[in-house]
Amino acid sequence: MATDKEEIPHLIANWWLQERLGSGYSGSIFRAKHIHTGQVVALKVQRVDHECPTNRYERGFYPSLQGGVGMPTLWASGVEGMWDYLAIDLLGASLDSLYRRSGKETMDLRSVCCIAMQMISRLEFMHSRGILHRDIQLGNATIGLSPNEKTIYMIDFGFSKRYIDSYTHRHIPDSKAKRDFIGNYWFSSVGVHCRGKVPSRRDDLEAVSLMLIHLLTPRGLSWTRNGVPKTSAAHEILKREKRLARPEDLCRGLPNEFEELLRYCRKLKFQECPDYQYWIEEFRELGQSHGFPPSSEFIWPPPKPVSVKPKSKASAADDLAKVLDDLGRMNLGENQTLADRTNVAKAVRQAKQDARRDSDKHTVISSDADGQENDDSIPPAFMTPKAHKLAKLTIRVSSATDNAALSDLVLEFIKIMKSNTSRTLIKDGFAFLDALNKQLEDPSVFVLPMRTSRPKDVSSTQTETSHTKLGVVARLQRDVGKARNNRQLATMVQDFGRVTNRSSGRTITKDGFSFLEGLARQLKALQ
Ligand SMILES: Nc1ncnc2c1ncn2[C@@H]1O[C@H](COP(=O)(O)OP(=O)(O)OP(=O)(O)O)[C@@H](O)[C@H]1O
Repeated sequence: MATDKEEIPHLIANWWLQERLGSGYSGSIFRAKHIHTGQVVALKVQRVDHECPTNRYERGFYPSLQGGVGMPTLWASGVEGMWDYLAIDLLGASLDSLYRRSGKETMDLRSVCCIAMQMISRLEFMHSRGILHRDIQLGNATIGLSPNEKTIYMIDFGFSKRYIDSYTHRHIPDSKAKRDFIGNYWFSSVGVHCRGKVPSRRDDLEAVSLMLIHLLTPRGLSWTRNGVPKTSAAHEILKREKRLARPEDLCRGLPNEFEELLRYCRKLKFQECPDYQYWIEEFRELGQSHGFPPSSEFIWPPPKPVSVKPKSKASAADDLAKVLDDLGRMNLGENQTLADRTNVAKAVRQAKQDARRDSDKHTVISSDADGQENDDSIPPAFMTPKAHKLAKLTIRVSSATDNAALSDLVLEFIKIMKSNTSRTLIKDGFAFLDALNKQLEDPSVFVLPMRTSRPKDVSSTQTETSHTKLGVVARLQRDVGKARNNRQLATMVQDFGRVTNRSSGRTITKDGFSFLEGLARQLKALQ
């Protein structure tokens, strides 16, 4: 298609073409004004004989999408002479241009959380209408014009497809045959882009997930850095890099939610409906845990961050010292679980030293934080509410003094994990199990609170399959009631943590919860 404005008439079907807003492979978009009504729209223009008649496809999807939040209204469409046109709502800048124009290496977390909430919600709507977008990218999401500038709109349905057959009302079938790729190089899912799979709802969500990670990664996802591949060899290299990129590497240093979402998408079955609301809430909570308001409104430019001095680590260390000191003085009776007080004193010293070293560091939070920075219950940077609760529980388990207390803490752990739809054992969950294991195994070992990272690549743990996991967890839940002492329970907790790993899946299964409940009961019985 010729995209040169000279070739396109100034007037198409009573729409007076003004400036060009953008152009793509198959056509151009202009700001246009209706010569009689004065209505201003975005006019998407394409030659009727274009080899890729996306306007024709796109026109077919608009009726099903009308009325949805963030879905542009189609005001008119048709063919005049050589030109196929769509008159749609005039919108604002695309996320791509906002991001580029900001000149920043990454987008701020607050904006990314809002984009996540809104984009997932757009997908939920489109999918509810039986339509896949199939070309999720920053250039295909725009903000609205005032008064809708806080709403993100989905545009460009030229690659969209119905995944619910309009006659049978059934999901389209999967196929093993490799397909030609439709989508975009940067964000199309690994399954669709690199493995030639049939796209379904999970792939739209994976594209959103990759887009979010891209926005938070300095210089973006690695395979986007060399521009669009110009040869098929370059494209093969890009696909390989994308296919081999592990979620934990892509999301290093980012809040857990991003890695969890990517893994979640990749685990979904072909026909499975994503739990959109769960993820919207996850990103809302992530934002809130950083002091941002719960709203998903996209405010651009982002509200200015303010530098605030967090509660000094020195005073946090003093609190810790006090707790540990009290513990040291505690009369533990016969059920001692903390015995080696020299370790306690050492840990207090270490915590104080760390605090002094870090005491003049600042954290940056949003100006909307309402001065909540002094509230102990606000999780530290990049910590979700779930992670925060688990971290607090880990501290408590480390200072529990008898089996009854440990039992209650296990019940609380179960509650936290069950209240969370993903039920995935994140690193803070592992830290809890580590601390519990230490408490049960050797009462004289002092457990450092807040141990938040689980060592990676330690042995066979990474290679247990999900099959092994199911077997081991079934055995654990069967045998936990027969354990005779804490040491046996410790081994069971260790086994449970060991088989719940990345290869086997970190989701706590039904049997897993039964085991934990049995553990809580047995701890009470062994008092
Ligand atoms: N309704 C609109 N209002 C304002 N600008 C728009 C609108 N629709 C599209 N644009 C601008 O035009 C650009 C191209 O739009 P769109 O992706 O719909 O066209 P396309 O021809 O399908 O492009 P591509 O081939 O790159 O997918 C967008 O990135 C956006 O900047």
